[in-house]
Amino acid sequence: MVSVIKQQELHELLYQGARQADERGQAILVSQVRKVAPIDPLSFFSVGKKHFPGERTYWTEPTRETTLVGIGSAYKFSVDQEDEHRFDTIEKQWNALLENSIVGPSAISSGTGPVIVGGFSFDPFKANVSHWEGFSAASFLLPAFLLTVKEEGTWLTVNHVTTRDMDVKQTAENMLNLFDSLIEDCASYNPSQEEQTYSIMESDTEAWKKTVKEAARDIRNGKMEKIVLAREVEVDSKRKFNPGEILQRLNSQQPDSFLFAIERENKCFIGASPERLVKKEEDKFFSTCLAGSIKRGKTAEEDELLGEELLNDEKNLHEHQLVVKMIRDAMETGCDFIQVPEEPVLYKVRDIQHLYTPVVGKAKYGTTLISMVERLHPTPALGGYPKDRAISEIREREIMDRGWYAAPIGWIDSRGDGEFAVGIRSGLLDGKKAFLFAGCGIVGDSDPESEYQETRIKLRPMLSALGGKES
Ligand SMILES: C=C(O[C@H]1C=CC=C(C(=O)O)[C@@H]1O)C(=O)O
Repeated sequence: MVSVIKQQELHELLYQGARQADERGQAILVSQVRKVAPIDPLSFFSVGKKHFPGERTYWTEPTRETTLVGIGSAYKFSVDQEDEHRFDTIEKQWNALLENSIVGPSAISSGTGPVIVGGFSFDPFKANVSHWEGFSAASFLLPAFLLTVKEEGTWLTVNHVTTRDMDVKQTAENMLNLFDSLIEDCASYNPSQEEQTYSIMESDTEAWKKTVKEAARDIRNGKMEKIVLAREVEVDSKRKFNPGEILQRLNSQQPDSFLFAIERENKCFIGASPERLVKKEEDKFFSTCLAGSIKRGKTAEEDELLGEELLNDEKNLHEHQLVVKMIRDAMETGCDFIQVPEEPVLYKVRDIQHLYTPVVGKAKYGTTLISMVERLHPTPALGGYPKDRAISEIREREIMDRGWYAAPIGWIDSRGDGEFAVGIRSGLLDGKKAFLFAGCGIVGDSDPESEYQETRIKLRPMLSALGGKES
């Protein structure tokens, strides 16, 4: 098979990389990009398991205009828990690598060439429980092979960090062989959907409702204005969960959501989130306020009535307005001007509808995507209001460790463009176990039972994507 990556060109780039590594006395990133014939991103993710188990990433947004699939890892960036400068640390590490990089021709489209994909934990100061091991305060991979699928075309990038004494010829050959094998496997890949049977353990539901009741009382007493409280359910299955199969289902069942899958060794954080944290495209920032929820109707009429009810419900509007206020303030600190509609509209996904207000801003010179992620995380749709108070209250009140749930998950390219969603409607797969998460915004007049029912609706997307049925 003739490789779509030109052997001569890759060889030349690696050779330059090794020479510069020798001159500068440090490793040099080499990145080669090619526009190629269409490749199915879900198949690419699935076949990547053979050569790179535990090092795959998948990311796409609701319009499916940009899909990124990372296979293998050319470089790892990570920050330990309790690092209060984790956003800055990642940004510095990434810029340092880019300063020592050689990018071949054709890396002209955003999301191609050197791109890192990964995320942050919700709270770096919460004690980690064992099932989140491997998902640190911040962790990003520069994939060895990156597939970028956009409306305008499909690109493949190969990345390698060269050192002075590497065997250039052998490395180029190995990379191209792996690459050809991925493409060949993709062409013959048949997605399977094996039957799954599982049991769900919903422990401490009464304790969770009690926490909601106490939080609502404290809010009425002026301790804070809003807090998002989440809970975790454990799902045990007869056979190992397969991230590739689950992504296939999420892709067909949740067409209006971001989809993500981030593997760390034998675990995978996966989900279908309806909520963007922030996107940067050239000098524009885009964020969304998504908070306030009601179920979908069984008929079109009922659905419309429920939507009307939500648009006029004072408790939900208050919950939503706190999010708008905070996002507006945070965006203003990094933008020359911003646009925020006066009133929310509805955002409907398969199982639930939300109040939605998009926010657009023109970036001030020098405001980076990661600095905007830091300003926004967590918005009151995931944390509460005021922000710092809510984070410390969540740390104390929630029995679970959120890990990467409700935290920023996304990508950044070498131009500084990229996008982060918040990791909700998500779960952590760990062999035959899955831990699923759902939370609700609590205000003074929140009712514990209705909030509990809302978490059940928010668990549905992941439960149905796990496939099969409850035993
Ligand atoms: C925290 C979650 O949802 C947030 C996003 C949209 C609506 C929400 C709400 O109405 O409470 C939550 O703020 C979750 O799904 O786990």
